[in-house]
Amino acid sequence: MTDPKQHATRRRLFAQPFSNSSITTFEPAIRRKVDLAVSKIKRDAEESSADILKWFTFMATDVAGELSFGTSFDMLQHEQKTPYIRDLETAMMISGMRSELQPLLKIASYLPLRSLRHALAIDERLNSYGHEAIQNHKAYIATRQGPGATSLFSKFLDPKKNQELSDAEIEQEASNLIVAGSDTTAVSLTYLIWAVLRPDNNHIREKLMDEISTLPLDARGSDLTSLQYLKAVVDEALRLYGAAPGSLPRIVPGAGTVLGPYHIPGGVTVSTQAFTIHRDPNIFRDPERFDPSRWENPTQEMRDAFSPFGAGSRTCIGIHLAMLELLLGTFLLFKQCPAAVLSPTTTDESMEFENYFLIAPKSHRCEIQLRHE
Ligand code: HEM
Repeated sequence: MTDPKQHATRRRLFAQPFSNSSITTFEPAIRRKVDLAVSKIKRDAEESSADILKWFTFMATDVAGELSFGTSFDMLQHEQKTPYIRDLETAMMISGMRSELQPLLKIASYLPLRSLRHALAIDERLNSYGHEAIQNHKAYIATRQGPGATSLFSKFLDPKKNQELSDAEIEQEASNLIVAGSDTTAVSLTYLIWAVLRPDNNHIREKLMDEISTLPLDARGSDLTSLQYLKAVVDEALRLYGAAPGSLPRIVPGAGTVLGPYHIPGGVTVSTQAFTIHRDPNIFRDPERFDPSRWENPTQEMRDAFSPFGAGSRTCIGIHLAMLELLLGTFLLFKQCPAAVLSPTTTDESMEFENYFLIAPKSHRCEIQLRHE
């Protein structure tokens, strides 16, 4: 959505559903997914090794799905991606190519090839899933007794309230949220766990485990915010391994602006990227080092520079949800798998970034196992 007015209206509509207090009402549902992901990781790690990137991807996608459509994809239970998620990923991957090749694809759609026709019907399938899910959710809301949100869109689907968004807009927004909220969270959490488990970061892991041991297994999200070292570990992981560290373009408005010694005319596209700002040695001492203790006493410059969720009017709307998943995921993983170590297949090289706007480990996996005491 490039029009600033349209965007601002949409942000105002979503401000309440994405607020911290609203996300807290979904905590039991989120907790169930995180618990399930961690229990599957523990099971696999006990047997041989667990791919935490896979399980966190299922977890974050199930969370985003349930909060968007009011019903879970249950990828954690079924241990595989649903056809809808596979279609959504393909649609994202080929979106640029499709706009370039539109005339060719139109001709191809008349060819009598079943697999080609199936591939080209991707939009129809995505729309029909989104439509069905939203209609079911709407029917449920219309008949439910008592208050309480069942999804981020409940208030827009409630026939007793003002219909501020059309069903088609909700379907579109819901699938956008699944894309925006799944790999981002999964990749950031995976790098966090990897960074803590690296053998040269043993002192970090021990300090984290000590702090985590002060709370019971059933601690709530609000309890976790009192764990200062856990928060520092999350922030440090987001500084070095936040999933979207690339360029975030903005168009300079009106007559332009002055930035330091430069005048930038209106209409010019400018951008910043967290990757370099988060590694500026003038702001972060020894910037490549994973060192959560730097957040125990941050300078104002560090706070200003820290922008893993972007900045300004288009900053990530899912920040409270993402933070809850990161805190809960880290807490529960180290509680449930205190003997976790990196598998030999997980190396600095396998975890090097692949960067297609979102970063990901180039091996597309991150395996851990349990140390035998
Ligand atoms: C660790 C996890 C996450 C990271 C690192 C992240 C990062 C970002 C970044 C960098 C942006 C662009 C901000 C800008 O242009 O200034 C963004 C936008 C956005 N994010 Fe996230 N995100 C995460 C999780 C989530 C979750 C869980 C959701 C919701 C389910 C979400 C929904 C969105 C949406 C809807 C936008 C577009 C906001 C707008 O244009 O107004 N994100 N995110």
